Amino acid sequence: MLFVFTHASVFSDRALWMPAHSAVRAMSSSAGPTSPYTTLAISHPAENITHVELHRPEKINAMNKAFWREMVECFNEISSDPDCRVVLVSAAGKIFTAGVDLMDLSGEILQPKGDDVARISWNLRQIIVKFQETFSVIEKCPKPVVVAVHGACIGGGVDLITACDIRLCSQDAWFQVKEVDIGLAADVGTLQRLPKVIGSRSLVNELALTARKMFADEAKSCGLVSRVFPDKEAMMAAALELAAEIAARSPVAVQGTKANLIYSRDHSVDEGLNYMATWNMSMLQTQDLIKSAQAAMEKKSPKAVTFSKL
Ligand SMILES: CC/C=C\C=C\CC(=O)SCCNC(=O)CCNC(=O)[C@H](O)C(C)(C)COP(=O)(O)OP(=O)(O)OC[C@H]1O[C@@H](n2cnc3c(N)ncnc32)[C@H](O)[C@@H]1OP(=O)(O)O
Repeated sequence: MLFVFTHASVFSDRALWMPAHSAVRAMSSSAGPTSPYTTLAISHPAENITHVELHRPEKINAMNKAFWREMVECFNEISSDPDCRVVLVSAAGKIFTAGVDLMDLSGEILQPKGDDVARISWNLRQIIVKFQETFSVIEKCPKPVVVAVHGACIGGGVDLITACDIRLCSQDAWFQVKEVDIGLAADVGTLQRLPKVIGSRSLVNELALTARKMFADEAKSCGLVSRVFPDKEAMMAAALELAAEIAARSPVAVQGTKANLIYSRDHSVDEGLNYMATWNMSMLQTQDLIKSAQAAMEKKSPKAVTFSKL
């Protein structure tokens, strides 16, 4: 395991026997970020589950320079961690996130360096691409990412959650594509991913062009989230259960499913089928298929099967 643990390592051992509700209480960490991060707390609430908690509550999880860098480091680490099969993202404090740290914007974004327009533009482009990577790493992560939102999810928060695979929220959640209010077109994923998440282009356009707040019930009815819970505690308990369901299944099957769902979202049915056939010509040779099929024949749960690490 590559993370340096503080409270998390104790937690992770205990989680194997802890009842779900105790694990959830422990997940709502009041402890600070986990080394080497200053804006993220990492823990392992149950076997094969990594919990990434946005953890800058005093600034209501505004995304500062460290955050943009740490998310990339964190998800790169998770991507190659064979002990992680599913990721749960949530936030500490009173809301999910206030979006980009507006104090930080005054630096490299508002005063980009360069000797002339071409060079300034080139530098700015590279900065934007780097910002985009902060959420693209979530989508590129081979393990499914479940996100649990409470309170406000503003600006960069919407960019973040649209890169996740499953979105849950509590009844007090609200979502705001806030960028037009601060004088910019959203540039780190919302305009590209939100239309693929929500069926109605008209609704996407309305949200992005007016920055109006969307509350939990509308978020559920339009498909931005799949479930709404009465409060954060209930949401985290359900999120952990959901993550455990995914973690119990063959990592070959789960990761193949994520990769092909994302590929097919961006390609024609024919291209998707072609990619799938090429994917499964190797993946069907896994032992996981034999073990899982045998368990199914014996009417056993996939949870009864032990899968090798991936
Ligand atoms: C290349 C660009 C990449 C990405 C771009 C993304 C675009 C965006 O994210 S646009 C969205 C920007 N965010 C906002 O406009 C939200 C601003 N904040 C608020 O409107 C409010 O804080 C609130 C979220 C409605 C919550 O209000 P309240 O509960 O009253 O808390 P506050 O007292 O206002 O905040 C507590 C504390 O946090 C600081 N803070 C809040 N938001 C930000 C922020 N976005 N950036 C930096 N700091 C923020 C606030 O100043 C307070 O700090 P104190 O030190 O306690 O005063």
